[in-house]
Amino acid sequence: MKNNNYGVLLVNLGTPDEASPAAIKRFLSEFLHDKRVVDMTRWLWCPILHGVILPIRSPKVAKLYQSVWMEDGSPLMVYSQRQRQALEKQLNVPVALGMTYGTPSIATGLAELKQQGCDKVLVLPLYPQYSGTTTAAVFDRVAKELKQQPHIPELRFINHYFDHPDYIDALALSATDFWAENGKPDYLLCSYHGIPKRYADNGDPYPKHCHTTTEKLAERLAMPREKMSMSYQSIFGREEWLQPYTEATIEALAKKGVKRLDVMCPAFSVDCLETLEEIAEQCKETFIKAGGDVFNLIPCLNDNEAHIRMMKNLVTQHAQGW
Ligand SMILES: C=CC1=C(C)c2cc3[nH]c(cc4nc(cc5[nH]c(cc1n2)c(C)c5CCC(=O)O)C(CCC(=O)O)=C4C)c(C)c3C=C
Ligand SMILES: [Fe+2]
Ligand SMILES: [Fe+2]
Repeated sequence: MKNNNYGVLLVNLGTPDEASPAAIKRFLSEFLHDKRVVDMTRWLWCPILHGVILPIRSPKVAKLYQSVWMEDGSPLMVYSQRQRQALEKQLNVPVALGMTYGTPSIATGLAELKQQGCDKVLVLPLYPQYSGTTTAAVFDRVAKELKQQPHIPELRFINHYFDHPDYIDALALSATDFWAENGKPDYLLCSYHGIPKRYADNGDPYPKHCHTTTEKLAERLAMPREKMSMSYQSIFGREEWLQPYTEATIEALAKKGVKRLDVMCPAFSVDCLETLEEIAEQCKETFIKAGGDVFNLIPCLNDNEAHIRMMKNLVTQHAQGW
């Protein structure tokens, strides 16, 4: 490996260690205690979280995780580990994995890089579109860990890559590769993870980033705009989230006569519960029930070649001068 003393910390959201209600409760408790994710005052939120959400949601969500669990663990973890390995091979510098919630933590990832002699760290949150709920939460955890260290590494932090040409190319290639094998759909829907509308109203640029990704992808695919649109999935709680909602959009498309629908999820760097279960299982059922015939989830970029090449280029550009 090259010895220019920099290392890469790849960060994603995290996932439970097991598909059991207890492991899911531990994971959700850490995740849903983060004020970046749920900003409600603690005296109001903690009773709802401990009294209702954790006891009711954990066993329910455990069944969903069980339906997508892979031989080597949670899909999010399996694909993230493959990304780490492939990027390290391509870059020839140390690459560590850290999850904002659960294991391996950001602290563990930073410690691994330190142990490998890296005195410069480039943090790459695997969220193409910036959101305070995800990207800023990564920054908080990195800062919290480094606050405790007398000698901190030189740091660089990638805020977003929603419009990076190599990211758009990787998305376009994943769609065209999929269509080369499976034929083209009547309609392509880009489904992004949602956030509360209030967060966007207060300045979170996430929806603007999602719009730009969709526009650039449509252009790159030369897709007629009446055959492609975007929506937001994974709504949580009672307040309004970004609209249009994915499930309602899918139902409306089927009712309008779309027979074959392909969905891709550009905000997810790897396949996970929200793509493999919510989209590929629940949304498929909604589409078929509403009159659709064929429904496909185009896999996330995961560890595919174009994605790793994009990550390598992104890192190399941000590490210039190191
Ligand atoms: C409570 C509010 C939530 C916000 C805000 C939120 C934003 C957000 N999340 C992702 C990416 C992922 N989320 C995943 C799971 C997940 N998300 C929430 C809630 C919020 N997300 C919950 C409660 C869960 C757990 C599952 C459930 O109980 O429904 C995942 C998948 C994790 C896995 O183990 O597979 C990802 C990835 C983004 C990108 C985002 C904002 C842009
Ligand atoms: Fe609490
Ligand atoms: Fe989420």
